[in-house]
Amino acid sequence: MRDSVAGTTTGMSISIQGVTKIYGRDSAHEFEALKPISMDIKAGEFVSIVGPSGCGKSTLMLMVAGLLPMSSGVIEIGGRVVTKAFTDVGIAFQDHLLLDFRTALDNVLLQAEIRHIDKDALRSRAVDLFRQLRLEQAMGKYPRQMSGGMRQRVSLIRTIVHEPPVLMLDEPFGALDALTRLQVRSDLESLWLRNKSTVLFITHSVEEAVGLSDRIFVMSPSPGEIIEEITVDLPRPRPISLTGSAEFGKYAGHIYALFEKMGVLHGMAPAAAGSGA
Ligand SMILES: Nc1ncnc2c1ncn2[C@@H]1O[C@H](COP(=O)(O)OP(=O)(O)OP(=O)(O)O)[C@@H](O)[C@H]1O
Repeated sequence: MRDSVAGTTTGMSISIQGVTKIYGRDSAHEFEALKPISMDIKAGEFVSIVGPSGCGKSTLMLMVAGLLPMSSGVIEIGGRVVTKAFTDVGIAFQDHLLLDFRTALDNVLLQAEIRHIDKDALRSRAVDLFRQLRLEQAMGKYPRQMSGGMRQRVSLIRTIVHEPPVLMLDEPFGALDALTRLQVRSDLESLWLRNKSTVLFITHSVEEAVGLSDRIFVMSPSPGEIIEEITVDLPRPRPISLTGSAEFGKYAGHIYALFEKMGVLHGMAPAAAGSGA
């Protein structure tokens, strides 16, 4: 299939053409958040968007999900123009948003109630996913009885349990400690490899982008625009230990260099760098 990545996929292609966002248009507080953005994401592709805070990453994702009107441009998912909220999607944000009064399993099964999916079929998929992430012991627990990392991993299961063709993940690991973040990154890759949905992943973390993506779009500071598209040609699965390899480091180093060039990261002045004081 021309517009899908190699292998079996349940995903849909996403086409973003000349999409811009101006908040408060024609008001005294008009603010240009996004310059024209264009990208074609293949069905089953894992794509990350990295960029500095405030460059418009969440704005772009909300427009792709049909949750925020764009100022100009066209977005298509699976060849259909997005004109309203796109429901065939799993969305996850930094906040896990689990319901306090439901157990982990019941939080996941919420998808059956909202989407009118057969509950037994969903339950068996959910239990399978809890097992895959070695979280069986959390199924009967309430969110207050779980660690932050467990809650976020349960939230990830809820995001994907109904096997949506498109996943949109906005900094889903942002609130986690460094070690748990690594675990959830690895979980996400193994879950994605099961059915290869199309993933739009927003992150500040260069290592997460390189560790997970087929392609990375690097954005400029606000108003955001795409300054580089990088194809990550690393084998899968990508164990966390790969992060220390020279190959991985080349990709990460290149993105950090772009951030330095844009003034997002400031290096040490040559004199100070050499002083050793
Ligand atoms: N409803 C709004 N009205 C006006 N400006 C907004 C609105 N929502 C976002 N913005 C502004 O648009 C810009 C882009 O915001 P957005 O949240 O998309 O950035 P981001 O790249 O996701 O940031 P972060 O990485 O910090 O989450 C920011 O300057 C933000 O203040």
